[in-house]
Amino acid sequence: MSVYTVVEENQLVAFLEDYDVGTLDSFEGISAGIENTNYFVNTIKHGQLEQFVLTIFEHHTIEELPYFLNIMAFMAEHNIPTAHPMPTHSNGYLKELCGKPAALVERLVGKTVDDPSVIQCGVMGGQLARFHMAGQNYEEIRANDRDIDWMQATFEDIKSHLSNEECQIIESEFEFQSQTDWAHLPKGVIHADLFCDNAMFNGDTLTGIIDLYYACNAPMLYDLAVMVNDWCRIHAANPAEIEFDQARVDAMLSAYQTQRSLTDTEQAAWPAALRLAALRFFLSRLKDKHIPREGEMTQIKDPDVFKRVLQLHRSS
Ligand SMILES: Nc1ncnc2c1ncn2[C@@H]1O[C@H](COP(=O)(O)OP(=O)(O)OP(=O)(O)O)[C@@H](O)[C@H]1O
Ligand SMILES: N[C@@H](CCO)C(=O)O
Repeated sequence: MSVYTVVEENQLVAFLEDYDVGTLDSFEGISAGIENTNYFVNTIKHGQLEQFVLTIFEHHTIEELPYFLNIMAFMAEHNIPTAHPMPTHSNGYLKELCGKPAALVERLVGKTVDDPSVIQCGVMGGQLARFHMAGQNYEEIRANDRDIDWMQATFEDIKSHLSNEECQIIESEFEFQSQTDWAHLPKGVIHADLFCDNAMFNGDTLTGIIDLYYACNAPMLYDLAVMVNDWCRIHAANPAEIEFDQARVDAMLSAYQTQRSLTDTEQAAWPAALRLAALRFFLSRLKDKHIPREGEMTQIKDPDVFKRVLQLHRSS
């Protein structure tokens, strides 16, 4: 259950008055998702049903949100499948609701996929390359707040909770990563969290990429590695049995390169990128497990999945 902030009908009616979306028809809390409160909101405009998603941001400050909402609008306007935020009459895409920042975005059709097909991996590879190319013209800059410095600080915070084996893998991976020259890889706007649960499909058509709230400027190769690590592994109940599906990896990489060729430097850094992407989510999941944020994280995601992914990449 992820409705942390309960919205009353009269509050929503007043909120919607600042949008050109017609009048409230119905609304319903969305149970999926962990970070934010989300509602499906239906309105009637000129006799037609219109459908939106209302997000109430539980952690972000009002100052940092325009960057993300502007990217969503920018990408949608550049024909990258994303949900366009709805403009208010008064102040860009952002408003306050129940004392917290909130935004109304288009509701996408389709649903997230649990076990993506080779075709869907190809679609994602191509669309991520298009996202990266479009982002080259996006002017706002945001640093990656989940970079190697964050990983090292997080490790210091949690290492007293970790096993010797976990500490040893992580320390040895930091040592390996310190030898990679990330500064010379091509950078741009990256999604940074494009897991299967952040893309909506209708059959084999990507209807939209969601949850752009880790987007930042960073090496584009890293974004591709984050995606391969989630979309191209065969999801096994026992993390120790996870393997990669080479057909999905090939489909994703070749579709990406149909749109944007990887440079020689990127190709050389690919194994390190896969490892860095695995390390980032291994650490964030370990942190959520050992130092859970109070009152939330109803679904802790298993860190062992990314321990296994990291081990697979370290041994290949
Ligand atoms: N624009 C949209 N159109 C249709 N459905 C959406 C849209 N945005 C979100 N959803 C639905 O709401 C669910 C929760 O959204 P989301 O994953 O963004 O939650 P969150 O709590 O903000 O983030 P996270 O799960 O990463 O913590 C999604 O799984 C999806 O089903
Ligand atoms: N996609 C992340 C959670 C949100 O950042 C994970 O699966 O660990």
